[in-house]
Amino acid sequence: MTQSPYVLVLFYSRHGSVAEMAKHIARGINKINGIEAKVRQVPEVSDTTKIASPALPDAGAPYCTLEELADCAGLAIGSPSYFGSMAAPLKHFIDQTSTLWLTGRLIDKPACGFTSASTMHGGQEQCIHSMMTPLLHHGMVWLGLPYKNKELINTTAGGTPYGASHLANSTNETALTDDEKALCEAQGKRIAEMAITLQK
Ligand SMILES: Cc1cc2nc3c(=O)[nH]c(=O)nc-3n(C[C@H](O)[C@H](O)[C@H](O)COP(=O)(O)O)c2cc1C
Repeated sequence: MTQSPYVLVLFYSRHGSVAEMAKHIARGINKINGIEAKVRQVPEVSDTTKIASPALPDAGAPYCTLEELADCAGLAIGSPSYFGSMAAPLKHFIDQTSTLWLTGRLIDKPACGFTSASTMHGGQEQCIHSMMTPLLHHGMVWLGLPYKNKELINTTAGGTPYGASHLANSTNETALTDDEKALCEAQGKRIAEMAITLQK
């Protein structure tokens, strides 16, 4: 059975903000005919290098398999900003993708990034860039978020031309502003449209 094309929305989230963003990105993807969102998360990594999580998460999206990444038509990848970079669990997952790199499975597929951070200038853009680097090694086509989305100009919280972001503040506020939601959805639509275009 051939499966219908999907954009993989892949993320790590400890406190729920990035998970909330993933829902809005998926909503944008699902508004485009002919493609759907598949939402997946990565497990925690352990201090003792043993597997830290059960095979199925207690809550939220299922854990992503390498096959699900290999077969996607596009990828939206999200992480909290940790010291201006992606969080270790997501990097750990990416570091297991050498076979996909060797076989060129992700070449010419579109990818984009999203993040949540507690401070306005604490490295949101830099975190998105950290997710871009390995995906360029994979030959993916990186997408930003154009300023035709007026929320980028008006936002007083998250939102960058490099990808959607959320300002969670020190209280780990998971509720997105209307501008942040709109930018997540716009990013979802854009990656879905580009996935369809690049599949042809
Ligand atoms: C280890 C660690 C490092 C962090 N580094 C930053 C940072 O550099 N800049 C920032 O603004 N927030 C930083 N934060 C805050 C998280 O990015 C923020 O709480 C984020 O919204 C969490 O996303 P989540 O709710 O999806 O887990 C850090 C948090 C942790 C635990």
